[in-house]
This record gives sequence, structure tokens and C-alpha cells, in this order.
Amino acid sequence: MFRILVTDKLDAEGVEILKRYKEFDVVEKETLKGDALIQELRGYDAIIVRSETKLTKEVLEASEGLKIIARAGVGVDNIDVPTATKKGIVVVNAPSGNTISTAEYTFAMMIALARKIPFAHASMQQKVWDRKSFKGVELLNKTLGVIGLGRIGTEVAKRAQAFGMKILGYDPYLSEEMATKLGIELASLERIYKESDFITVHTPLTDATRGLIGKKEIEMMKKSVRIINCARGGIIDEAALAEALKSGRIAGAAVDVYSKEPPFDSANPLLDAPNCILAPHLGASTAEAQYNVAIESAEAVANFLLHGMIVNSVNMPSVSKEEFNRLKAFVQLAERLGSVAAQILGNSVSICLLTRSFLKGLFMPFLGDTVNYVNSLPTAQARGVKLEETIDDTPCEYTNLLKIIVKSDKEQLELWGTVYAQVHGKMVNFNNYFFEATPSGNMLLIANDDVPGVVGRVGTILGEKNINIASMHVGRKKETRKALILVAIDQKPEANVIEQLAKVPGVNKVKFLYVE
Ligand SMILES: NC(=O)c1ccc[n+]([C@@H]2O[C@H](COP(=O)([O-])OP(=O)(O)OC[C@H]3O[C@@H](n4cnc5c(N)ncnc54)[C@H](O)[C@@H]3O)[C@@H](O)[C@H]2O)c1
Ligand SMILES: O=C(O)CC[C@@H](O)C(=O)O
Repeated sequence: MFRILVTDKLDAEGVEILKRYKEFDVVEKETLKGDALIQELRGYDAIIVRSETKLTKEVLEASEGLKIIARAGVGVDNIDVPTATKKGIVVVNAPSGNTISTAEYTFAMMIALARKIPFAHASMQQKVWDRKSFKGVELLNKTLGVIGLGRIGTEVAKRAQAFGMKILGYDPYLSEEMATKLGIELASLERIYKESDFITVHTPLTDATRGLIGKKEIEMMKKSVRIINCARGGIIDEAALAEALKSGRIAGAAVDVYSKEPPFDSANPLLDAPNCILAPHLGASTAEAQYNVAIESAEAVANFLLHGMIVNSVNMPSVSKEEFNRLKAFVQLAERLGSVAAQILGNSVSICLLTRSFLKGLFMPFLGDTVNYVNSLPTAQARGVKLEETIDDTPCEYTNLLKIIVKSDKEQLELWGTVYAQVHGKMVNFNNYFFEATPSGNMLLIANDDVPGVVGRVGTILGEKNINIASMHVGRKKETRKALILVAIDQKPEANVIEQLAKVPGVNKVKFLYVE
């Protein structure tokens, strides 16, 4: 039975999806904070949050048994991802469910600013019929500067085109070709600041974007500019923005997000700035967006807990369901080869050419269940393991080949694996001994001289000890007259069996291996 905690207000359909599984015990709680959250979180396998629950370093360090955190939304800035990663906790988000809602909301903010609708509304509520103070501007032929052209930024740009706006965009990760396709002219930030009538930000909050727009940047802008932040508080410096509004240096701003939320106890200077529309982080607050992200998060949690499948992870390479099915056999094979390598070499690994799953297999025999797909890479890095990954599409005799070279202080091990029919993972090369074996279960690896009689004697000894042989694979090097036998057996042999096998004439080394 897996225990799942749902905090913040998740759409009911997401909770229902989880409750349908008999394997899940789902508990819903109001937003929890500090000690209450630490106490409650103990014993849960998964937690689903929106933006209000703060999964800080302290909270995560105190957690026990937590395997997955699902954020029903895009931004994961309420989660200490590095601590989660260190603890081997998968963090997933629901990246696409609220894109349209937030893009439409940004547009609503832009039009409300252009036509001063909230200010006119406030005046009407004061019973003042004022038709002079609220003269606005059209969007047609205006320049919109979009900073951050990911999911939301590009949807905003599409809508701006329909309004006849010229779009200048900045995103270091968007190609010129893609921008052109989207009808966006890529421009420097400086040009966006100087030429735009409206500026909207749609980046995550990172070290590079914190304070991206401050006093200096505002100084470059037109006096008529209107600025919108429906992304994350802190991307636009709040003090500088408030000052520009108060001094009339800019025409207006619309803000949905704050450096501290709610912003009331931090005396946020935007609270009393003129020509400023404020909202309490509502970009994703539509029935559709909340339904979408709740389902996305619930499915991510269920897939992970029941099938180990990781989708939309922010601290693991993410794969789609189809990709996961395609890769499943490779992941298992890589992990098994990792386990073989670990047992052959011991734990003094210095150079590797591998994947996370290989690393998981490599560390499992020494670190046990504390290592998983998420923390295997940091675990390796913390141990000074140097990694190199290469992809080589040169045709070879296998349709796919996973080649792993592990170097320790004393020796080097080369393992190759291939997957047949997308399901059967085979080890096909062990240090240039070629054979085809499934590296799984109890196995004996026997290095011997390539002379008659060895295979027979090995079989006889195992038979005498009542140990059943499941399969036997022999690889040989004719030039050195050496061979390697991999024997899969039904049980772990006693130490004296291994000693007896090692004494067979022609046998040079016997090693027992166990791979999950
Ligand atoms: N107000 C809300 O309720 C609400 C709802 C959803 C998303 N958001 C926020 O909106 C933002 C965008 O979300 P998204 O789904 O479009 O994310 P996304 O990851 O699809 O897009 C972000 C884009 O920002 C770009 N970027 C990163 N660093 C940059 C930099 N220094 N300069 C310029 N561009 C940079 C990235 O290349 C990417 O294209 C996020 O901060 C998210 O948390 C807010
Ligand atoms: O949970 C919410 O409503 C906010 C979501 C939004 O900030 C996000 O990053 O997806």
C-alpha cells in the first residue's frame, strides 16, 4: 500500500484518479507549514502540492520514505529540488496543463492595462462617472516584447499576432528558425526595452532571471511602456517597478506574482503603486487548468509508484510513456551491467562511460536501496567518479549496443549489451569474450584455459551439490586459448562449492555474481 498526501487545493478529479487504485491510501490536507508539515509528511510515499506548500530543505531532510513530489503546475520554486535529488526523491511537474490559461490571463492583463478597465471599475464603484481619466491605447501596431519564449511566451505571441502587434522576443534557447515560424523577431534585451510598448516576462525564476528588469533596464524603456509579470515574482525588481510607477516613468504594470506570497506582510511597494493591476497569483486559476494539472500530477504519481515510470521530472531525464516502453529493456540491461561491473571491480571505480541506470546498478551492491535513478548521478559525482557519455551511430553488427567501459585503480572492464525485440536484454561481450547471456539472478563467472574437460567438470560438481544449471554460455579467445563461462544457477552456492570449482584443472578464477 502506498500512502499519498495531497495538500493545497487540488482539483477533485486528480484525487479521484488516485483513489480508484486499491494500492493507494490517499489523504487530503489543507496547506501545511513548517513543523506541522514535517510531522505529517513522515511515512508518505508521495506528496502532491500546488504553489502554497513549501517543501524546503528542512522539510525534505526530515522526510522519511518519500519517493516522489508532484507539483500540480509548472514552477517548482516552492520545492528544494537539490535536496530532493540528494535524497533520491523524484520531482515531477505538470508543465502543459495551465499554459493556455496563463497565456490568456497575460492577455487579459495586457488589455485591462491598455484600456484601464480595473481603474474605471474602481471609479464606478465610487459612483464616479469619469469618461476622461481612462483613455487607453489600442494594441494594433504596437510592439510587444516577450522575454522567455517557452510554452506560455509563445502562446502569448500567437495571440498578439491576432491583434496585429509586432512581436520582439528574447530567449537564449529559441532558434532563429523557430522564432520566424512563430512570427517573432528575435531581439536583444536592450532592443526590447527600448522599442516595446508592452513587455511581458515568461521565464522561470533562476539566478539568471532574478532582477532581470531593474532600475537600469526601466531607464531604457519608453515612458508609455506597460509591463506585465505573470511568471514569477522577483524577475522584475519590485522596488524599481513601484518607483517607476510612482514617478510616472512608465505608464502601467500588471502583476500576478510576487517575490513573497502573499505579499502583505513584506510591505511590498507595489501594493500602493498607481496604474498597477495586482492579482493573487491567478494565472492558472481556471477550471480547465486545474483539472488538467491535477490529472497530469495524479497520473505521474500513479505511473511512478506502480510502474517506476518517470514522466515530466525536473530532476531526472524525462521520458514519454512511449519512450519509456521503448527504453525499459535498455534501462534494465544497463542496470544489470552496472551490477555485474560493481561485483567484478569492487567499489574503487574511477572512470566510467555509462548511464544513470548503469550507475544505479553500479552502486546498489554497496549502497543498497538508498541509491536510485535520481540520486545515482550525484552519488557518483560525490564519489569523484568521472563520467563520459557518447552516442555513436556508426553501423555495427548489432542493431543497438550499450557499451560500457569501467576503469578502477587496478583494472578495466568492458561490457556490451544489446536488446532484442525491444524486450530481451543480453550481455554480449565481457572483456572481449563474446557470448549472449541474460545477466540476471545467481551466476558463476568462471575464467579458464580453453582446454577440454572444464565445462564437464564444472557441470558435475554443481550436479553433485544439487545445484541446477539454468543456462551456460561460453566465450573464448582462440589466440590466447582462454575462455570465460557464465553459468546461471538456481541458487547461491556455498563457499566450498566455489573453492572446489576453483580447483578444477584449467580453471583460473571463479566469481559468484547476483543481479536483480
Ligand atoms: N501565474 C501563474 O499562475 C503561472 C502559471 C503557469 C506558469 N507560470 C510561470 O510562467 C513561467 C513560464 O512558464 P512556461 O510553462 O512557459 O515555462 P517554459 O519552461 O515552457 O518556458 C520558459 C522559457 O524561459 C526561457 N528562459 C530561461 N531562462 C531565460 C533567460 N535568462 N532569458 C530569457 N528566457 C529564458 C526558457 O528557454 C524557456 O523557453 C514560469 O515561471 C512558470 O512558473 C505562472
Ligand atoms: O498552483 C497554481 O495555481 C499556480 C501555478 C503556477 O504558478 C505554475 O507555475 O504552474
